[in-house]
Amino acid sequence: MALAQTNNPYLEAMEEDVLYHLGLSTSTHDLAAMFGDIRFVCMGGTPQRMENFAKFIMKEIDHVLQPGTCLQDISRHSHRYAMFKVGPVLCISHGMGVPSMSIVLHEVIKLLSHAKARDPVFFRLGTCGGVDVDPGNVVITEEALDGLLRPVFENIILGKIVQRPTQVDPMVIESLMKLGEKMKFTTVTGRTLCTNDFYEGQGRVDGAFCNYTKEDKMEYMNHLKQVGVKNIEMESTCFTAMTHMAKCRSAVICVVLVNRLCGDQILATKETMIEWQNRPQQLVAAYIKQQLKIETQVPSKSEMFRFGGYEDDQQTERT
Ligand SMILES: O=P(O)(O)O[C@@H]1C[C@H](O)[C@@H](CO)O1
Ligand SMILES: O=c1cc[nH]c(=O)[nH]1
Repeated sequence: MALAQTNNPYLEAMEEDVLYHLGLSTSTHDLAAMFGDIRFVCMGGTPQRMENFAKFIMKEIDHVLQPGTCLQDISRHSHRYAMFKVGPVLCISHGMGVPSMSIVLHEVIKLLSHAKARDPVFFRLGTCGGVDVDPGNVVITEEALDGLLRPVFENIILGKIVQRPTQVDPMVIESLMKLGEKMKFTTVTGRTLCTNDFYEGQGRVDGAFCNYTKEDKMEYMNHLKQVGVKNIEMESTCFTAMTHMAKCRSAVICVVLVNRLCGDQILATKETMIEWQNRPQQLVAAYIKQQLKIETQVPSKSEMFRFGGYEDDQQTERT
């Protein structure tokens, strides 16, 4: 099983690594003891959403906190991101947009690498605008595209443009889609447009500035639809490219707040919005439970046979 991979020769020589925005450091915290058992990293825009998810997953996986302890924001001293740990699940807020996502991912990937966490799977539990997809539906990203509809995360490094390919894990997506069939809401897959802005960047006509017409916007939305874009959000290119660089599996699951073919404003009530935001959480919780069950199950002989484990049995079956 693989560890989260960093790729930086300078890290090795550093006496201390301060994970500034997480409020942790290799010299003040025993990262292996604290995070060595992490298997699932769940990220979403707001601290509140991730705290709710931490409470939800605690119930779902029957995790019992150590006596005398309570669920705590591990990164509270940084005042930047919120991070909660529930057994093998790390729940972290990432803020809005690629720069905020990129910072926290650098530190989370280093954290998991320092901790020697085994084969962690990353999920983004987000919200988005739908492209001909109605509010309340959930979109699982098949391919994350930047504003020029390229499957890359572009960054400027030392004054040069550097592109990294975006990549989600097809197996994780397939499992999530299967689990989605059992849910009370609709889940679809498709391409995701990742923009650098919520208003003009997403072709809204309700921002402070707008130098295009409603017709221009609709033409663009229809073009997105034609090329298979199902939703628009603001972090998926960075998330899928950086997790791929770390050789970790990842998936992006977002609930639609507004169908962009019908409007721009988000009009749902707070209660409805909270109910919708729980939907990606339900899918990912079902995935985590399924994985943990598979790992703790002692395989039956027939299962071992299916996976080619019992050579002798195979012979016996054949004769
Ligand atoms: O995870 P969240 O709900 O923050 O994702 C989307 C993309 C932006 O961060 C934000 C814009 O409202 O919502
Ligand atoms: O339209 C939307 C809704 C949520 N998040 C976005 O980035 N866009």
